[in-house]
Amino acid sequence: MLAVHFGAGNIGRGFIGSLLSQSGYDVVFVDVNEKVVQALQQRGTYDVIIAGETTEKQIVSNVSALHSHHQQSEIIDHIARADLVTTAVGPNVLPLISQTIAEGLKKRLTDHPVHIIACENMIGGSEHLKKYVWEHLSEQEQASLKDKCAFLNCAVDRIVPNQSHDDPLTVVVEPFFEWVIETKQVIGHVPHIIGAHFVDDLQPYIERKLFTVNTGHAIVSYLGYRKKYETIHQAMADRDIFADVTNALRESGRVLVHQYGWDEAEHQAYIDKIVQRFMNPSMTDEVTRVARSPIRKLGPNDRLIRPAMKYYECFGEVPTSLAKGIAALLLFDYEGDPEAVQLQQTIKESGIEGALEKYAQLSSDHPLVAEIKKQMFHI
Ligand SMILES: NC(=O)C1=CN([C@@H]2O[C@H](COP(=O)(O)OP(=O)(O)OC[C@H]3O[C@@H](n4cnc5c(N)ncnc54)[C@H](O)[C@@H]3O)[C@@H](O)[C@H]2O)C=CC1
Ligand SMILES: O=P(O)(O)OC[C@H]1O[C@](O)(CO)[C@@H](O)[C@@H]1O
Repeated sequence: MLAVHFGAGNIGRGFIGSLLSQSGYDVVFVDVNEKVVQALQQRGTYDVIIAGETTEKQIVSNVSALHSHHQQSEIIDHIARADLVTTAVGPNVLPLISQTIAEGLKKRLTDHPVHIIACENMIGGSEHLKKYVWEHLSEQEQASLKDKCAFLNCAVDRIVPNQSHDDPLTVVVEPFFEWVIETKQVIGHVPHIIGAHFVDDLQPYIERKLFTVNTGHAIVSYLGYRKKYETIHQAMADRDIFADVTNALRESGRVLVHQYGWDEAEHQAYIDKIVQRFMNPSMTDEVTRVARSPIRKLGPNDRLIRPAMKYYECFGEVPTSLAKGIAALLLFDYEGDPEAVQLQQTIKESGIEGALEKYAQLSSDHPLVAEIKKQMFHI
């Protein structure tokens, strides 16, 4: 079995590549990072260190790599033969790899179906990728691929911080992982992936994950940045931040339980486990990594605005802790993050209302806006 995986970064090597290799695939990574590509080509193996109460080393083998820009024709040939194409490049990079995927699909020599799974932190990631790929195909090509290629939405959950080791391929990960894949679009059999959880309808799972893990993580990072903490672990040790995060997760949890009928006690246990994961003493995760790309994270369907809007829609009240998280995001002025710089520029030119209207599609008369502005004085 052959899998082509775009993005040999933290989640690519530390989660997806490792699971696919364990499942019996030959994994060909595609990346722009010369050093990582070369090391994978030379060695064909790397180490994943699982850091929990104890430390365990996993050796990932049967891997190789191609350079995303310099080895286009090889990538296309591999996609033409692949059983699986996966990505973990970040939502903003999906349009940039779509033409290569389209070229590979055009060359498929086999009737054997290929499943394509975008493993990004977003709702409908694979559907978005399909839209970009389809822009490079004629109607006829799209029709002929209908029975040969399926895009499966998924939710991926494993915390893999930025890190640097003497060995550029080694990656330290937390023990927990969850990869939930939607089966609706599957052609033939579901792909063989050990440890993946296949479900008919992904919506409850992706929302539960995005609006708990990612909502909570984002809020710790923005509040932590404000208080000059460097790591998530340090920020979680601050009693006020801990309280703000758990209150915000109670708010998003109330929406999730109301919308999807998750059992209340089970959902609370899910929250508690996530809070423990944020506090894992064996992981050093910088607040600026978790806070990265604040404009994307301020999107109407992303981890802060969507649960806050839903809360207001469902219960007719403004969620104050989620509003505080959004307020903290708006104060994120880290100069090393291009989106933070752009966001601060927009706020300077158009005010808080202007930025919320532009990036969150939140109109200035929405009661959430007044609460966000009020919360900015409490941070
Ligand atoms: N790190 C984590 O804990 C988790 C990350 N994710 C998601 O996974 C995705 C990737 O995140 P990370 O692995 O953390 O980021 P990362 O920055 O470590 O990895 C992204 C990789 O994509 C590569 N890349 C950039 N442009 C490319 C191109 N044109 N062609 C091929 N490769 C390209 C980069 O060189 C990098 O190696 C994001 O959508 C993130 O939200 C999801 C769950 C957990
Ligand atoms: O990867 P993103 O969407 O920028 O956000 C960072 C978040 O993603 C994760 O890397 C994994 O879910 C978390 O650590 C964090 O909540």
